[in-house]
Amino acid sequence: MAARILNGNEIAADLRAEVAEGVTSLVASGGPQPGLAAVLVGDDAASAVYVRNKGRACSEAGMHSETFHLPADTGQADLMDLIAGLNADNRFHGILVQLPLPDQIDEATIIESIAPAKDVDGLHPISQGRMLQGQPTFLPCTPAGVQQVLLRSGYDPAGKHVVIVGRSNIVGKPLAALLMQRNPGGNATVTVCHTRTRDLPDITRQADILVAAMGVPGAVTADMVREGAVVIDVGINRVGYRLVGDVDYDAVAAKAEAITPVPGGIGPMTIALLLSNTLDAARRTVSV
Ligand SMILES: Nc1nc2c(c(=O)[nH]1)N[C@@H](CN(C=O)c1ccc(C(=O)N[C@@H](CCC(=O)O)C(=O)O)cc1)CN2
Repeated sequence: MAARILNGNEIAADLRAEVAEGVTSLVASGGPQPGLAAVLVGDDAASAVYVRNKGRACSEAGMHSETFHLPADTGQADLMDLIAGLNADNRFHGILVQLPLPDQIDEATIIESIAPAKDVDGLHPISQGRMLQGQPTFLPCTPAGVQQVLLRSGYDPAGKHVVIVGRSNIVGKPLAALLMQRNPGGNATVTVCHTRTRDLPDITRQADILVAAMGVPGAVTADMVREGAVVIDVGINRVGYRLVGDVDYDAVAAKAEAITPVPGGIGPMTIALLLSNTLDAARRTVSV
């Protein structure tokens, strides 16, 4: 039977509509208009598209946003000065620094320089530590997007074996923490695999929910997937003019119960969750 396609564009549109309603009621009750500062360093074409899409999504949700575009040879100190200014600027409830950054800049130091109260990307060590402990915080956008696609499609991870292939700081590691939490949307049994994992197909075939997040086009092949598994493809790879995921889509879709496509799967969720976090950041400035 053909797999059910989990349409990230539709789910993200629902979530963005909910965020827009939240913005309207926050402003109607005398709260601030949520504001997002997006920082883009350099001329990476894909990053420029993502930042532009984030700005557009903000204005569609009734939020204020500004993009701060710095040249590719910007030094670490100048970027940190900009972030210090944004940390202190009340118009912005959220700050995101688009990744990857040019080589001369240390990403970890930059992420740590963002005020945790404005860390709407959920990448600051304080946000990630709080998430690890199951405390309320900003959840990282792509992992939270994966969780929302599962929950909103009727696939509660509780009690399921989730196998994540990939251990990046932005997806694999935080997703594992999120799905194993003793919280609604968590309670999964999680296995994280990576390049040093032996007998990878033996492990991925044990997955009820298989998440591909290694950044290698078509790396998850049909022999790695159990009949009836739910397959989430986080990969976004450009191959020539095409955008492909980490999953060999057609062959895997023939075995899976459900699958996310690329494009139109997890990518749009990342932006929707960023808006949701920015709304939460603005709400927090009035509710404490
Ligand atoms: N600071 C951050 N940097 C990066 C993040 C992040 O969450 N925070 N994630 C990725 C890039 N990213 C958001 O920034 C992102 C990637 C892809 C999409 C998306 O909607 N993709 C579409 C296809 C778009 C296209 O045609 O290129 C899809 O999959 O359907 C949104 C956001 C790395 N950097």
